[in-house]
Amino acid sequence: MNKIPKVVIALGGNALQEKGRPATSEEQLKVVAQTCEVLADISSHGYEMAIVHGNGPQVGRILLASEAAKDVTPPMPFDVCGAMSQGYIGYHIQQSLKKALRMRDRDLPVTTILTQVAVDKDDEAFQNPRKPIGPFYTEEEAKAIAEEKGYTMKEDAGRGWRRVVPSPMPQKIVEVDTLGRLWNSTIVIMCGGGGIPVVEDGQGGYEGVAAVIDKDLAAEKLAESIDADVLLILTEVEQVAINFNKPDQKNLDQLTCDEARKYMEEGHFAPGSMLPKVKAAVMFADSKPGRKAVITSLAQAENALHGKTGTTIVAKKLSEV
Ligand SMILES: Nc1ncnc2c1ncn2[C@@H]1O[C@H](COP(=O)(O)OP(=O)(O)O)[C@@H](O)[C@H]1O
Ligand SMILES: NC(=O)OP(=O)(O)O
Repeated sequence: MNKIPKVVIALGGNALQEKGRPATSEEQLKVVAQTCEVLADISSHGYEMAIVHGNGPQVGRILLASEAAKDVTPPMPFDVCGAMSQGYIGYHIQQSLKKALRMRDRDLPVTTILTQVAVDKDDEAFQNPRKPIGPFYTEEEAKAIAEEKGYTMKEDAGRGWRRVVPSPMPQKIVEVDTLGRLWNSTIVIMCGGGGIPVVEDGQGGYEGVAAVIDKDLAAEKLAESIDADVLLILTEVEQVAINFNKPDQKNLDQLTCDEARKYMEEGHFAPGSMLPKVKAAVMFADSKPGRKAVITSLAQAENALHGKTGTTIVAKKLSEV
């Protein structure tokens, strides 16, 4: 009997919200419903899957709301805001995916696992905040916010200014065993927003820290931990490119890990956007023979899984194996 391929899918920002402005809950649900049509198709075509999603705009919004209400109710700590973002995004995906599956006569259970991801408390990221969250601002607005609130604000890949927070590397997914038990029977949404960042408390438990883990790197850690076959990273662009947005832009169909590392060193992938995706793809493709990572757009997800488009990252080209 053929083995059912296991795929971990990382959903980019455009799978949850339309570009440009913070979405209301109703607007997010509409976009998520369209995304879930794609996910249900992938499931119908015989893949077992786990879903990871981002939370940059959502966690930023929860933090802003919590701070704005500080005279009425005490602000929520950062890790709790991350947990809240996992909760409401997971809820939207659960509701929409279940419906999309039923429309295809598939009555699979769909569930969200609130996930803690352990990080190293000495990770250099705590001294060097780099992860953009929340809304976009003009340079002038950003400087005023930095002055008033003491936030670190940075330009985000040519798209505007945003608050940046520490983004440590994911080391261990605390709830991974639960996925191991559910994998064959249930579509699981986990590691949302990269997971709730926690550190060991020295007494056999964990405590939350103020950070946002990159969801593509958390998806990679998850894919390795549960021995997935494919890491599918869905974003806005159909393919990864070198010389991106320049007259000599070249889209890439296939990329070996060595080629990807060379292009990373040459600076082809923007930090905070494409760079973590390519990093995650290389880590996964390099972790065990036969594993591959695919980066493509939501609309082309199925075609890319079948090798018809997207950028596939492999340890070695077929001709070199
Ligand atoms: N070399 C590159 N090739 C393709 N896209 C790139 C490249 N460098 C930067 N990008 C940009 O990165 C974006 C993906 O990052 P981002 O929007 O932050 O991710 P997410 O989909 O996870 O929210 C693409 O839509 C594209 O605009
Ligand atoms: N946590 C995270 O990586 O979120 P975004 O994908 O929204 O940036």
